[in-house]
Amino acid sequence: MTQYSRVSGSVGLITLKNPPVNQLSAVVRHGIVDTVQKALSDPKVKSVVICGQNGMFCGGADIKEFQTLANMRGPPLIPMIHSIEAADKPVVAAIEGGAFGGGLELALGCHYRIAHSKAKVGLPEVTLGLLPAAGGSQRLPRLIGVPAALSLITTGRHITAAEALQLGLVDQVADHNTVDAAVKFALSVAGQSLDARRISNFQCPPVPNMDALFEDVMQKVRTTARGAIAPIACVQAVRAAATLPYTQGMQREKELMATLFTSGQARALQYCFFAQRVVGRWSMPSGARWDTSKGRPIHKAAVIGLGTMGRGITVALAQTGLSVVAVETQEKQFMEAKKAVSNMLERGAKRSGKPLAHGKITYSQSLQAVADVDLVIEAVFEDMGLKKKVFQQLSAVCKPGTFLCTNTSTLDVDELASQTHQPELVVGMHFFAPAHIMKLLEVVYGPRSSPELVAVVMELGKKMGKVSVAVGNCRGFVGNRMLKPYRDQAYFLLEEGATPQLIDQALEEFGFAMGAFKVSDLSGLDVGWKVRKEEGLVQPGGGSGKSARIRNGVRYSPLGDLMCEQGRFGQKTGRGWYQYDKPGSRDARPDPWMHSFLEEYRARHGLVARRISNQEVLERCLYAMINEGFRVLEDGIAAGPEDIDIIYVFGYGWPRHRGGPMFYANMVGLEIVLERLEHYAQANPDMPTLQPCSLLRKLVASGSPPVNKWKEVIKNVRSQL
Ligand SMILES: CCCCCCCCCCCCC[C@H](O)CC(=O)SCCNC(=O)CCNC(=O)[C@H](O)C(C)(C)COP(=O)(O)OP(=O)(O)OC[C@H]1O[C@@H](n2cnc3c(N)ncnc32)[C@H](O)[C@@H]1OP(=O)(O)O
Ligand SMILES: NC(=O)c1ccc[n+]([C@@H]2O[C@H](COP(=O)([O-])OP(=O)(O)OC[C@H]3O[C@@H](n4cnc5c(N)ncnc54)[C@H](O)[C@@H]3O)[C@@H](O)[C@H]2O)c1
Repeated sequence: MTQYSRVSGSVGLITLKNPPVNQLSAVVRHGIVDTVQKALSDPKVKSVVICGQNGMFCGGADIKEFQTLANMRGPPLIPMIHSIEAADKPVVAAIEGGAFGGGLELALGCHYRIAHSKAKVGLPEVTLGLLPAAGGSQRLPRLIGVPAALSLITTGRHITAAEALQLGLVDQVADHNTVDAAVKFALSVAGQSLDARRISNFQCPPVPNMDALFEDVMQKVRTTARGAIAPIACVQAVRAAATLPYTQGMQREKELMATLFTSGQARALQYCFFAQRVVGRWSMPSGARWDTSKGRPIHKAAVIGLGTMGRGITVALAQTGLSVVAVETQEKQFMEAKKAVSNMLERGAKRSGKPLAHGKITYSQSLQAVADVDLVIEAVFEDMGLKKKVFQQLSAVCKPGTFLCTNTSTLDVDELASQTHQPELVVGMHFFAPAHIMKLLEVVYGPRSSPELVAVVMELGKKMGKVSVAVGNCRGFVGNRMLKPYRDQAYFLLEEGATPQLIDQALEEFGFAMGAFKVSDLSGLDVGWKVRKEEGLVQPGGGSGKSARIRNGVRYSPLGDLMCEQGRFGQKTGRGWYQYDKPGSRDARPDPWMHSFLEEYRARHGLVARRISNQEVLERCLYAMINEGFRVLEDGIAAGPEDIDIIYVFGYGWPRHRGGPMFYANMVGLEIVLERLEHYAQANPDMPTLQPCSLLRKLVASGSPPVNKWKEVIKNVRSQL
């Protein structure tokens, strides 16, 4: 909807009204067309202001309308914006809150733009698998120049009003009432010529060596896109703006959009947009929910253990403005941590332009220092005995009602809770390394965890800029539990004839930031080795005879154990699945040693190497992971497929343009995933993780409903358990 009124005698004021973000749904487009017409035909109106209600100009096209073309009735955006630009009375956009996508394109069709100092603007279509196709790709480069437009359009980043003013994207920044400022401005420009204000008439400012610039940008975009097509189309559209007359550029924009609009990538990215919001509306099996559970404020927090994770967590907490008590018992670590935290904070302040959060942190070598904090995050070694002791101490030292959280990546949160006087005040806060940078936070509730605590931690995650996902307690929670069968398949494929490079290449071509073996080298092979030793799975020399590759009746690959026996821990030792120039170096190169190592191993176990195709790598690794994802859903550990997908996109480098593992399964076709799992399970009866789980079978039997309908089938499956 839109509202129209005449203000200050001669200014037509059009207000967009469409909660939550004044998105340009069909009804709004109708309203704009009608009210613009009204203003232009009223002789008393000399100029026009367009603004949005509730402190938000416009969040762009209504993304929900994109689900089907049939939804897209109503006046199209492009002619609507053209008619505003062609108006013979000045039209001023009053931008409060933000102008994004189609919202900014609407503002670019206006003759002037005034933004509030706290407003942000951007063309984020690329993040939805699209390009700015209501003239944005053609008008923005004409207004602010090709390099700046490329930077905004290919990344989709939001910029501040100050940056927009500097770029010439807005004409004025207002500190107080933006609509009042825009009305005043509109009065002052009434009657003036608009010839120099219609951006579609502009030429792009000349760029020296244009071809080289576009080649360079295209090269960079291809590298970072990891197979996403929208960023490439964005470069092509801007190139059209730079090289073609406006009308032909618009035609090119339309053609490129037609390709993107119906693509699977656009569907996946738009699914991710909504999934990210769905996971914020968490629920627990007890029925407790985000909208009925209230947290309480946290003023002071503590971190126990200042190793890799504790340092990052301390920084993330301090950056929210909280007071933090940071505890480390080992002298050397204590001194190093202080320095490292201070460096990280300085770098963060430089990056964000925000003031340093140094003063908020106090360091201690004694647990007694946490007596008066509201919330503790434990990040000591992954050792159940040690963690139990720490939780007993915390329970004795902390004031009653203190929330106790653990950053364990695999251990039983409920077992830790049972060490305390108030087990309902214990949850897992599973951060990812580096904890001050990585966006994901798995919030792990146990059967006794209070909804109040989950609400507190979800809110704290948000303040730290994390995407928080509430999940149930089981070994590895959601992310690491699903990673295990994926990694196992990668090892089995090595035994059967693949190389680390072959497997990683297939996974990276699929879009993963790094293949399984590069990730393993980065995080350190010794981490998993230690866990497997504690579980009694490791045998010296990998074991011998038929049982060497079997543990607890299922297939086991001792390859990782053998690598560790040789001191090949990955990047930290300069040798792992790849070789590195020196310990700590990141440039992975294939190691000829690996060839003889694998040949010897296969000979010892009577294995004959065969050719492994990329298809087999993807199917075995990804479908094993997806199958475990169905088990996670069946067990009620994740509330829905969106939770799993967001965990994988934000925590495990899953390519966002493929929507997450469960969305991907839906795109491939559940019946195909089921058929391929059955095929591989039959060929490998010693790999139970390849046996299709009953929820997958049930979904296929229910006609493979789309991913947003799975919850209904899951509810039925759970009620039968
Ligand atoms: C053969 C076929 C040929 C077909 C050719 C078709 C041609 C079609 C021509 C189309 C022309 C293209 C026009 C344009 O270029 C395309 C676009 O504009 S795409 C949209 C671009 N905009 C965005 O990406 C902005 C998205 N929103 C945000 O980033 C944020 O919401 C915000 C605006 C910064 C506000 O952030 P917050 O305050 O944190 O709020 P939330 O994010 O939590 O959102 C609140 C609520 O609003 C919902 N929502 C937000 N934006 C939109 C939107 N644009 N459309 C619909 N709904 C939106 C969001 O989902 C939340 O609701 P909830 O999900 O929680 O219910
Ligand atoms: N490293 C990762 O990538 C990662 C990712 C997610 C979660 N985690 C989890 O985070 C936790 C910490 O892992 P890390 O990699 O930071 O370990 P780390 O070995 O780097 O650091 C652990 C720190 O805890 C300190 N410590 C031990 N006992 C202590 C005590 N009683 N009081 C105070 N400090 C004590 C140690 O001195 C050490 O500095 C583990 O549970 C791990 O599973 C690690």
